[in-house]
Amino acid sequence: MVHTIDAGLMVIDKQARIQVWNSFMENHSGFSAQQVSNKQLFDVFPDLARSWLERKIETVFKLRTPSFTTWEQRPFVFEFGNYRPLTGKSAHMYQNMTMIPLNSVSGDVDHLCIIIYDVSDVANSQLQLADVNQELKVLSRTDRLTGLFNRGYWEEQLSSEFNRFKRTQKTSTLVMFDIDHFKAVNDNYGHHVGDEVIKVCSFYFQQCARNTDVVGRYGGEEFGAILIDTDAQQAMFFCERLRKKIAEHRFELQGFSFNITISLGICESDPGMLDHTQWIQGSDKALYTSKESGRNLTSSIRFSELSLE
Ligand SMILES: Nc1nc2c(ncn2[C@@H]2O[C@H](COP(=O)(O)OP(=O)(O)OP(=O)(O)O)[C@@H](O)[C@H]2O)c(=O)[nH]1
Repeated sequence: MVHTIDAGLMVIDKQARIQVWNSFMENHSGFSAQQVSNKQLFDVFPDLARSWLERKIETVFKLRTPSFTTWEQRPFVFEFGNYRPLTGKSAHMYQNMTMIPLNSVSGDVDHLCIIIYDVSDVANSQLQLADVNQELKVLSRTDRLTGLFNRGYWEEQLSSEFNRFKRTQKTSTLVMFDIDHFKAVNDNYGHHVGDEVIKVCSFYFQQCARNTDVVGRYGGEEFGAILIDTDAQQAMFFCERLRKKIAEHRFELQGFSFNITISLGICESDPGMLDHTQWIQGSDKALYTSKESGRNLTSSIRFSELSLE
């Protein structure tokens, strides 16, 4: 039975010398039972995680209780190849391991049995599932046209940043921006060109922002950037750099050649704000001022000015 079970089975003594070595172990290690008999496990397999495994073995001998290790804790104990090409993209066999103390007739524990289970099928499907879940998570946060965060996720981030500000009082700034006369772009050049314009602008938004900033698509042609640990004055540099870059970009799309501009509104986080929606109101109001004042502009507003109105 020891030889026919579909698992690796070996018995070692207190010096980790191999006493039993079944067919599974022979097949996957390439060493016959005769070759390894009475040899020290770590001499036969110099690549084993020695200190980890020695600690485990010692504990089982000492406590006289079984121990179990899963592939999630350590993908494998023995570096065997994966012979299940249908389910596995990994080169090695994932393994669970059980160690069982063996009582001798005198009641002493002088040997232990190590069982290695090939769990590559389960591990690979769980890993694939985790990959798919991760992809879904990214997709659920991402705006399909631009690759920026979508409104739902972006607003969650804004809410978190607002709560962080309430705790730490470290100023961040919210910038809302909008493409000027975008309806005319669609009307004059078509929706496809409009989409391309949004994509190019989004590229610049992301390029001008820092890694820590959070840029999202708030609506059709309206965007938001949460500039972390940044005050309104510093945000003005970001906005003006972005505004100029876009104004200078010559769009050459589907035989049309044209320029576009954006308008921007800045509002710093403020202790008087009750929630993140008031922060959006502040930046939106500043954006409206830019539109009213002729577009292709950045305006900044303090929340205290807004609430006085
Ligand atoms: N091509 C394209 N157009 C969009 C998308 N989302 C929104 N729009 C269009 O964007 C236009 C927005 O128009 P308005 O809100 O009137 O604003 P505007 O023309 O940019 O004018 P101002 O903002 O006042 O400068 C509408 O025509 C929408 O159909 C999109 O994903 N792709």
